[in-house]
Amino acid sequence: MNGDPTDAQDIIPRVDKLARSVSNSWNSLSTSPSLAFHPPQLRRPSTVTKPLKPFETKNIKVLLLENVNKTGQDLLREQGYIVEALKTSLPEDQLIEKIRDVHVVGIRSKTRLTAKVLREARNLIVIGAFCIGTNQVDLEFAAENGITVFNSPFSNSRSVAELTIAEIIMLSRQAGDRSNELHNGTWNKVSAGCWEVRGKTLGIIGYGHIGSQLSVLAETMGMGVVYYDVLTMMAMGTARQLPSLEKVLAEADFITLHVPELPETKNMIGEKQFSQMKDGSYLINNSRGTVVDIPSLINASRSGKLAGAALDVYPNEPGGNGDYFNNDLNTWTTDLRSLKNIILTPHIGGSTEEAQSAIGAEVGHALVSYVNEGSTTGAVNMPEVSVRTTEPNLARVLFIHQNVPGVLRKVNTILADYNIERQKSESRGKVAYLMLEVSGAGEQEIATLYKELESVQACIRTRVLY
Ligand SMILES: NC(=O)C1=CN([C@@H]2O[C@H](COP(=O)(O)OP(=O)(O)OC[C@H]3O[C@@H](n4cnc5c(N)ncnc54)[C@H](O)[C@@H]3O)[C@@H](O)[C@H]2O)C=CC1
Ligand SMILES: O=C(O)C(=O)COP(=O)(O)O
Repeated sequence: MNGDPTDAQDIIPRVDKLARSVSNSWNSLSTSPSLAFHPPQLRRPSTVTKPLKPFETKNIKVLLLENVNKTGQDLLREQGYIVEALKTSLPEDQLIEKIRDVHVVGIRSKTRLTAKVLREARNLIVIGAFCIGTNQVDLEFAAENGITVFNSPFSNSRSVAELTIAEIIMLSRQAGDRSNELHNGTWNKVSAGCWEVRGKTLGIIGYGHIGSQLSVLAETMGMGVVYYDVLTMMAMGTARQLPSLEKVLAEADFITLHVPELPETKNMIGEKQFSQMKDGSYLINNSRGTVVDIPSLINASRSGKLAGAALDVYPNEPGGNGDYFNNDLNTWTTDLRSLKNIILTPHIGGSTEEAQSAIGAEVGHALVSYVNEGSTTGAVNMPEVSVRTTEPNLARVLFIHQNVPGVLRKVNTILADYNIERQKSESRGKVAYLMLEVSGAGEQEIATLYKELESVQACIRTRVLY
């Protein structure tokens, strides 16, 4: 939940209501006249590379926002899905209008899929976050309404680590300012306050995929590395994990942040933390804009406590390229832009050809395999379930339900007369996912089965593929 205290209280009735309407939309999709009956030869082939029925792929509507890479777009188009791809994110009112109609939505870090937006997304079954962070999606609300979310957990980690290395050197040499001056026609050759990075200490906050990769790169340049993480993480090379944020701030010449956006990481670096840093140290934030309190950073820069900073992310970011970065977005923007030795980049940490294409492939494949087969392998908010089919002519039941006692008994009663070939079930928090395959069921039986499963009280969403 995104901090809305009322969400938890009324979730069950709302889930039920939304479940009904969403299931109905799939029901109408799966029983529309042209799709109702498939002659045997058109039934699901023995390999799962082709989509399972009952839907026609050309009925699957996909909305991609924020310039999702072509590799990802092509994968979805190759399936025959109807894909609309926009280069920017959308303001909330326009997003709500668009999202009502689609089964699949693809976003990056900007688009906020809040409970308010998702409540309107009556047909939506899956979200692809074509990035690492998933803080922009209300994951819990999505799961409790049967909407699966996928991301790409490390395809752009190297790109972020490389940008961070570049920034460490650029800041240390004040190279951003020198470049700006020369762009403006001023020659200003200085060595005062410019340093080599060799022998300096890098402090990494959040030693996950990006932090640990960065650790290796920094050591190869002769830097010492200390880090802080809430978990005990294996040290790369000769890096040392320190027991507190404070200890890392006190020891490092450069601090770089690689934590997710969480309530605990909001304003993690503020007035107090700047005062704990060494005089003349540097701060890099390529994680999320909420992690640093910017007014405190502005004070630390003006007082000389900070020798420089690099920021790639901001609490409020423009919706698309060409949009202005000004005080309409964040009240302190003008002050920030006026500071010395502050590198400002427009959230490009993961923006390389390599990363975007790898993300497109990874998330694109995950979306296709969820839509066509129901597989939740790699999902960030759903229990992970997949089954591998070898025989043709099986019906696959996908049943997302509230994780409450007695549901499997009810489902098994409904299935009592079918031959169940395989069955898998997993739960995660309030939601459980059951996937099973039955043999020998004809069209009419499948339609009846679908209706009976849908009428189970705890059903959030069901699909039957055959
Ligand atoms: N600027 C950009 O374009 C990009 C930004 N990012 C951001 O970077 C973040 C980190 O990415 P990864 O390294 O892939 O994530 P990760 O999940 O692999 O690592 C994050 C680490 O932070 C630690 N952590 C969590 N809360 C903490 C706390 N309060 N104090 C200290 N450590 C804490 C976790 O234990 C974990 O080890 C992402 O969540 C995303 O927001 C990611 C990719 C691109
Ligand atoms: O992967 C992430 O979490 C990022 O922040 C990168 O976001 P983007 O895909 O560039 O909007």
